[in-house]
Amino acid sequence: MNIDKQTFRDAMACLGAAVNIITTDGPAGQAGFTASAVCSVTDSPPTLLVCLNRGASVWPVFNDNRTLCVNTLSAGQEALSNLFGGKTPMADRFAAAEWQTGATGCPRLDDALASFDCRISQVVSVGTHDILFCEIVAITRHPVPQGLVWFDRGYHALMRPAC
Ligand SMILES: NC(=O)c1ccc[n+]([C@@H]2O[C@H](COP(=O)([O-])OP(=O)(O)OC[C@H]3O[C@@H](n4cnc5c(N)ncnc54)[C@H](O)[C@@H]3O)[C@@H](O)[C@H]2O)c1
Ligand SMILES: Cc1cc2c(cc1C)N(C[C@H](O)[C@H](O)[C@H](O)COP(=O)(O)O)c1[nH]c(=O)[nH]c(=O)c1N2
Repeated sequence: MNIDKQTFRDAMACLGAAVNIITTDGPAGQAGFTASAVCSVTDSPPTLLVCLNRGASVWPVFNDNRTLCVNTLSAGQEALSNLFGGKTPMADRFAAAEWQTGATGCPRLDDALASFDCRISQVVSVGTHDILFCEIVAITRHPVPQGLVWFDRGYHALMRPAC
């Protein structure tokens, strides 16, 4: 069965996923983009993965710096997600929020639901994307009451019952 791109994307739109802003800073400069293709890999050593399109303007910066911070967004941060997911100049993306410097030197979003400071430990290229395997060196969390999910090509707020 030959699956065309549109059929693949229409089906993938059924998989809800957290919305994250992935940032980096280092010798190649500062950059950030929005990613839903983020996944836990193993807890020993604590590792997650991020899929990055090699055609993205930010790709060379992440490829050179080899560090990144995964900032998981909460409800109310949809505009920031759109800014980092569009063709906005990099300085304008970062000017729209408050940041701290994380353990790896990457920008950490002040009020993210969770932030994972990482070193890229391995890169595997599959088709158009690089899978960045990221070893986590520091985690920061905030007790924000509502999470954010990308599902069916739109944002959805999720209530955290514990808050
Ligand atoms: N993994 C990704 O690269 C990825 C994921 C989500 C969204 N996006 C981009 O965000 C924009 C809006 O996406 P949308 O969800 O509204 O509609 P869409 O029809 O472009 O995508 C639907 C779903 O297909 C998958 N997808 C889309 N483009 C992909 C790609 N190039 N490689 C692998 N998977 C891909 C994602 O799961 C996405 O949620 C598009 O430009 C899309 O390319 C990219
Ligand atoms: C909700 C949502 C989710 C994703 C994206 C977009 C949006 C809106 N984009 C696309 C990515 O953010 C976009 O290409 C950036 O604008 C990259 O910008 P530059 O090409 O570097 O300017 C994206 N790109 C990618 O390589 N991996 C991903 O997982 C995602 N996920």
